[in-house]
Amino acid sequence: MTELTAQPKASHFIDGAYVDYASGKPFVSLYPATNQPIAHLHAATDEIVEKAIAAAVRAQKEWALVPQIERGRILIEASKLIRARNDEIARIETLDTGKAIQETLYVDAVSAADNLEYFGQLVATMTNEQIPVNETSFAYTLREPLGVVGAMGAWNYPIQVAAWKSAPALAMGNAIVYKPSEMTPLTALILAECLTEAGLPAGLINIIQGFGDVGAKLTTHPDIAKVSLTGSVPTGTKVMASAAESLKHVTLELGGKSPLIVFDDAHIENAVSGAIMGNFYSTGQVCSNSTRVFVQDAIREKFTDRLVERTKAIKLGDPLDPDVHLGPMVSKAQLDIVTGYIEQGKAEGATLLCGGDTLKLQGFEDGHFIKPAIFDNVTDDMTIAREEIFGPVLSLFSFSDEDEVIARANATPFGLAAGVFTKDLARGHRVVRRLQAGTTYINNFNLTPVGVPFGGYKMSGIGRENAAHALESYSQVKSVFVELGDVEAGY
Ligand SMILES: NC(=O)c1ccc[n+]([C@@H]2O[C@H](COP(=O)([O-])OP(=O)(O)OC[C@H]3O[C@@H](n4cnc5c(N)ncnc54)[C@H](O)[C@@H]3O)[C@@H](O)[C@H]2O)c1
Repeated sequence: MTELTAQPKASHFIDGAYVDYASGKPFVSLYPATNQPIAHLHAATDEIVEKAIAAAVRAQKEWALVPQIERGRILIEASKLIRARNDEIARIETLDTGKAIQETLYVDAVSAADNLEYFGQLVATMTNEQIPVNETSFAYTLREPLGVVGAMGAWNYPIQVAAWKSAPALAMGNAIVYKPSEMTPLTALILAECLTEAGLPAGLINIIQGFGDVGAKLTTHPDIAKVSLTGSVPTGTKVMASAAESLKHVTLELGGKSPLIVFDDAHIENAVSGAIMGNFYSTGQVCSNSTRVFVQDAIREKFTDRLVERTKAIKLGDPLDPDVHLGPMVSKAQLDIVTGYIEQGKAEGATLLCGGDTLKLQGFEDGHFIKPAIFDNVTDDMTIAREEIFGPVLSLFSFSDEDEVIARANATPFGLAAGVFTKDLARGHRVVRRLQAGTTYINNFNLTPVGVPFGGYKMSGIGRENAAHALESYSQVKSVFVELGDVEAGY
């Protein structure tokens, strides 16, 4: 196989330009299909972190005064540049994450571009409130930026996560210092490149590389006003605790263990599609995945047979082959976590219906491939039913009545997403209202259009990304009271 590379011009993007400092800890980005390095980078030193934050502080002051429509125009321009580079970004995203090119060509850069376009348009239309108080006085509100945002991303959707944070933050007049996951450091740099080429003044988007310790510096720095994390619950608790020391604003997009409830009147083929897309897309590395699939007794056998049949037909292999559905897991470490859970599922008495075995594919012997797994006879107390696995492992549960399944679906500390398949729409609406999750679906699963708020209940997160909610979360409201009459004083 020819050597694949995706080496960026330098590790970091600070103050409008690529920079590298060889003194930072070196690390590599590995192509998960071959375990070969595709890029060599350096983690940010303290000096780099300080430079990035200083550039952001300086640039943000002027940016906050730029009219909304002009800020929006730059984001919209950047969205066009990202779309023009879609295929290049898709290839790098596939090399960095191992996700199949048939996904990255249509989702990752597209979602980033949609986000920039949407917030570019939305911010131009944003108005404030005017509140009558009495005959001679009124108040109005100003929605102002917070300042500099420090953000850290997960490895499963690198450019998407970077854009979902940068676009609303920049639209509202903030600057951002973003640290991608050390596993997938590459495409956030392209986002910064496109924004800069679109006319974003230097210093407003800064990308710094590194591990958790670099992210931790952003959570304590006195010049950072807000911290936004997409990552796991354990990291989220650390980030929030650290940010609390200086009462920074926080947005946390964390993990899940989402339920999908399939009632016996459901369109079975659609429900199977929902379960497959909600478990195996991106090789199961999706935060909102419906890893607990509850199927009502009467259709249990029919649903399970079809689910297994279609899952066995999923094609694993070379992620750059457009016919391949699933690539490898992102890393050996993540593969080991997933195989560990599969062994635990078997040991605790669940029945493995298919998959779960790792694969040594010809030409990709060192890749982290695993066949999508389906467990049956899973009980609510098993480890695989309770903990986030973050891999292609689906657990099947049976249920008989609505109240019972809602209680079981809610019996988790997570609350990211939940879904219901039923032809009875009254039931669909009734059930989702009782499900404790931030994003719910009736007769579909795992769609995240930019106009719909996305985020978690309970331990799955705080705050919302996408939609107008994101603009609110990157801003603060100032009330201005105006008196037109005389001021009375009683003494
Ligand atoms: N809710 C969502 O929108 C969403 C989306 C994608 C992934 N996720 C979650 O992300 C997790 C997988 O991603 P991951 O393994 O990269 O998560 P992770 O928590 O290990 O890391 C996330 C980011 O936080 C950084 N980090 C680690 N320790 C830190 C610290 N102490 N302070 C500041 N930053 C720190 C990491 O370097 C990385 O950039 C899963 O739990 C998944 O559910 C959530």
